[in-house]
Amino acid sequence: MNGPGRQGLRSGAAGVHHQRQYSDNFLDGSSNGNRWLQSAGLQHLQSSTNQLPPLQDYNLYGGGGGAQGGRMYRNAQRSFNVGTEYYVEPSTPPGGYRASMQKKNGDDLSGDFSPGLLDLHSFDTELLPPEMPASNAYDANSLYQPGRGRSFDDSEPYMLSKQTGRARAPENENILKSFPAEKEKSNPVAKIKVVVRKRPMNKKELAKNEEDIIETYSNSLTVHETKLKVDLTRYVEKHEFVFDAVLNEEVTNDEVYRETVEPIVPIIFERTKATCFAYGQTGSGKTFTMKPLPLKASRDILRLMHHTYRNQGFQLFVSFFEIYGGKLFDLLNDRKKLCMREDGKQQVCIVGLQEYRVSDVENIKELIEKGNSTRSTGTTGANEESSRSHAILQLAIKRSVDGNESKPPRLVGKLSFIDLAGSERGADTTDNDKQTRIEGAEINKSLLALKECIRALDNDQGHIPFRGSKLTEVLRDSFVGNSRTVMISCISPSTGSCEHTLNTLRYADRVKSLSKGNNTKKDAISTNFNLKESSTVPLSSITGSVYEDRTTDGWPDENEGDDFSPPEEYYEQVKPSLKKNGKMESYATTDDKLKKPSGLMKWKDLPKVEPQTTHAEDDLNALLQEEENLVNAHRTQVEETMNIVREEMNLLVEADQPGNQLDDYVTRLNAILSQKAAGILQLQTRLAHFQKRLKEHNVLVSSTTGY
Ligand SMILES: Nc1ncnc2c1ncn2[C@@H]1O[C@H](COP(=O)(O)OP(=O)(O)OP(=O)(O)O)[C@@H](O)[C@H]1O
Repeated sequence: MNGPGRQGLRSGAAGVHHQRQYSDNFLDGSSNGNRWLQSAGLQHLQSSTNQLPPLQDYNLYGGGGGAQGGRMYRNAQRSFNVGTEYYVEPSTPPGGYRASMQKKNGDDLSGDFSPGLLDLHSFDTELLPPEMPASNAYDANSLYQPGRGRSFDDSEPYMLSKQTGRARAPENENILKSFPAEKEKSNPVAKIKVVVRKRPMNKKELAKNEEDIIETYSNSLTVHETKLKVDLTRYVEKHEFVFDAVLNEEVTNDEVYRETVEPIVPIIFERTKATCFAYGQTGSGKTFTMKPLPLKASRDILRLMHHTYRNQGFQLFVSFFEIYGGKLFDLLNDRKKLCMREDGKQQVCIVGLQEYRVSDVENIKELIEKGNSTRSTGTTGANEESSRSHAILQLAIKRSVDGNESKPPRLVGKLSFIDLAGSERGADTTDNDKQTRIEGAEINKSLLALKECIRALDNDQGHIPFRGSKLTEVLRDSFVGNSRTVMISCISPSTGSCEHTLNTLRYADRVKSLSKGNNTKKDAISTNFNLKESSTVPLSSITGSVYEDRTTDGWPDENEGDDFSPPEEYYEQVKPSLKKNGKMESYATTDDKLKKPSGLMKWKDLPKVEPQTTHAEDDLNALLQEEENLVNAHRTQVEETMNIVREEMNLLVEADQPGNQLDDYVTRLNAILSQKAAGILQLQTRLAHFQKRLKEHNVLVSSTTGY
């Protein structure tokens, strides 16, 4: 792809990239979807799986970004210019609750803030009884006008002040105006919001002449993926996605806050648990994005406490912990190991986690910096600087029962900020030691579990599969009751990150658009379009002004033909294996009506079209259900296989003694793994088949709706 002409046509910052300078070192984000096979000693199967058509985001292979180095808020030093003049609160410690929050001398945080100890017997995980009103009405003017004059300085010297990716809210539009009491009662804030943030190209990418392949619109984006045909001709495949919001590289952190967290701050006072998390590959900007959010939220929470909810006994508490290798560590208490327990009411308690009552933003900033410096770090093959842990910072609003401050306060609402580990952890599986691989597997597991929980939550499913990982277990109380979730998917713009970017977008897409509880027209469009996703154009046409929003909807050659038609090389290699195991399945031929139409798709016209998709939606639901089943089966297979590998590795180590029949173990391991791998390949084949049907389905939708 030849960048200049094309970039010049894009929304966002064409031409701006080259002037931005910020220090950064990214490694190439290439990943190999089959590396786990290598690590399992199944290289012989790799060549065949490599030939599979691309499977959409199961996050089972891709993996890994590393996760070390200063993570959340590692740039905090440069960022915060926080006014504290509004937040000076007299310390009102409840009896028996060490809660003096006034800053004393020195840096000893334990002296500055009094931690509360969360344990099984605490009241903290209980909500206030419903009869206890949190407030009357918001007083918008009294709260915001004095405070708005001073804002955070995000210290983004390389960011433009203008914001083209999103319409900037008028200055006087603020959380209070957005949430008058009446509105708030009807819960105007979406239960789940998925936002994508594209970061600017970095120095290294520019130096390597990499191209910006992400084209952004107001709530949609297109990824231009360069691919090679079998005859080595290059072509560009376009992947289009629609989300709740797409923030381009020029959007500031202030704007990110306004788009994501600001709307949910007021409802935290109304017994809501909200979670905001950043997802994306290493180096995509998760930390950069998450870093300022808790401080900005704290500022707004404290404003509300000191104005709208003045003298109503609300208190703000901060805790900060990390999940590293499936274990919990308190980042505000010298990385003390923590235990998670459930009490009799199935409330999750983190035993020993210290939380600090805070009354001004400076205190919070210090706590965050302390927590950040304590975060675990390590070296990975993907990125030396990336974090290998999930960091969870929680802002809890509590209130004394009956206004009696001698009693421990009870939880009213909570806002959790999660800086997830890099999503592409598969990159670690061949480069590092066993420990690193296990960590990567744990991270992949938790990311999958998180997605499943959010989807279950959005579908109002009775059962939330929070036990899927430590991460979802500790977030359990954020998944029940009145909850809100904001997902910020961070993506890198460059060619080298294309595969990870697509994985991230597909993960985000599944979180949002597979949600049956969200079956609005917009989502129907989003779903159809997201899953349709790809269209191709020959590379030769991507020059200068040819780079427009109009393209043919032809599929790549290898997708032509009846039913599932993987590339010949792949098929030849896989077929014997499947036959050998007697598991080869025959698939029904594609319905005639699902023939792809010829003609042109016009991307820009899409949102205006009223789709008539009654039958198509039924079909789509069935397809989606099928996909969900396949993904679950696929995940189980891979997890089982990985468990077998781990167990067998241990056995091998034990067996490696004089006189033992090591060969027998190896043979047995090979047999088991081959069997498992065959099962996985079979599932992959079915998934590829499913994908094709889904594409055809979407072609049908576009033909019936005329775009
Ligand atoms: N929107 C942005 N504007 C300007 N610079 C950015 C932006 N997003 C990220 N960066 C820069 O890119 C680099 C990597 O970002 P960051 O550390 O946030 O990535 P990450 O996703 O948290 O990575 P990891 O998972 O490895 O910790 C940093 O130097 C950061 O300052």
